[in-house]
Amino acid sequence: MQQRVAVLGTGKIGEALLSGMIRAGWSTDDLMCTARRAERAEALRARYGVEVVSNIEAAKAADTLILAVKPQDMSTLLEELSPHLPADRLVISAAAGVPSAFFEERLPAGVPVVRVMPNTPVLVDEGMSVISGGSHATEDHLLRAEAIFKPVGKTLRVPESQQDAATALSGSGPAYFYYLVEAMTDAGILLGLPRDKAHDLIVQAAIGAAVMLRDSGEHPVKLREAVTSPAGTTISAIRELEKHGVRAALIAALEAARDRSRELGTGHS
Ligand SMILES: NC(=O)C1=CN([C@@H]2O[C@H](COP(=O)(O)OP(=O)(O)OC[C@H]3O[C@@H](n4cnc5c(N)ncnc54)[C@H](OP(=O)(O)O)[C@@H]3O)[C@@H](O)[C@H]2O)C=CC1
Ligand SMILES: O=C(O)[C@@H]1CCC=N1
Repeated sequence: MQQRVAVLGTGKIGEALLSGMIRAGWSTDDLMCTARRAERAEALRARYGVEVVSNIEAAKAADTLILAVKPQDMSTLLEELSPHLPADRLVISAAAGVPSAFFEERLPAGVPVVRVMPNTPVLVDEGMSVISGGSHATEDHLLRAEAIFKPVGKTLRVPESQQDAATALSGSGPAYFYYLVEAMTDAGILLGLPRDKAHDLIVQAAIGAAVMLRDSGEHPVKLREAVTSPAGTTISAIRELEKHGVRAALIAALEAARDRSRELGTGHS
């Protein structure tokens, strides 16, 4: 049976998922979404040709609900949904930090919950979606979640205890690479290149490096060594990265993201 899927809270990640499902061949008759502002609802209707309904209508009509509001808005959404949610619905949460138990405590008894941490490259079918089942989620529920997320990238199942770490690495991960590209483009300007050329050079270096990382099977140290000629340019740059503590900064940054995910899960705003 084809499931009907509703995206509740169609912001950046909700819209990315909705567009991915449409690209993957889901019929717009089997998809719906919700928005809390009329102009946003109109924009989504016009862009995707899907029904934009209320959260309560979505709870009644869809087999699977993807909750993609901010962690801080989740409690209000669950209060609205809970009285109207039949117990056979599958609830998928994309919210950072919020444990499946949080949903189970607020939804009708036995509702299966699957926690998924996607990332924005789902927009180009290169996403990573990290999946964990809550206490009522069966293999069938996990497969139903994977049927949604696999067409827009890779999926990985992890124990729920690893979700905060996965959020730090994978959910937030693309932002770190954009940040590096931004910083290295600035470096190109300092070195006298026009901005557009600096941007193109560093983006192509990123794409080439990413494809080699994915396809060569080599350890990143090996790949870096192959670029680093004796007494050459690369080692001069690496020495500066080490001197400025970039490795330690990255470790501390991801630890901070993991801690913030935990914090969001304990109801901090
Ligand atoms: N952005 C990312 O890369 C990722 C985000 N996530 C998770 O996804 C969730 C959303 O993040 P993101 O997309 O960045 O945030 P956005 O703010 O872009 O999206 C949230 C959307 O939910 C809407 N909303 C809030 N409350 C309701 C409600 N009661 N009913 C209907 N719609 C509602 C908001 O409406 P309005 O426009 O009016 O504010 C907004 O459009 C978060 O929980 C985040 O942790 C997970 C992985 C990656
Ligand atoms: O920054 C955030 O909180 C969300 C979760 C992962 C990526 N973006």
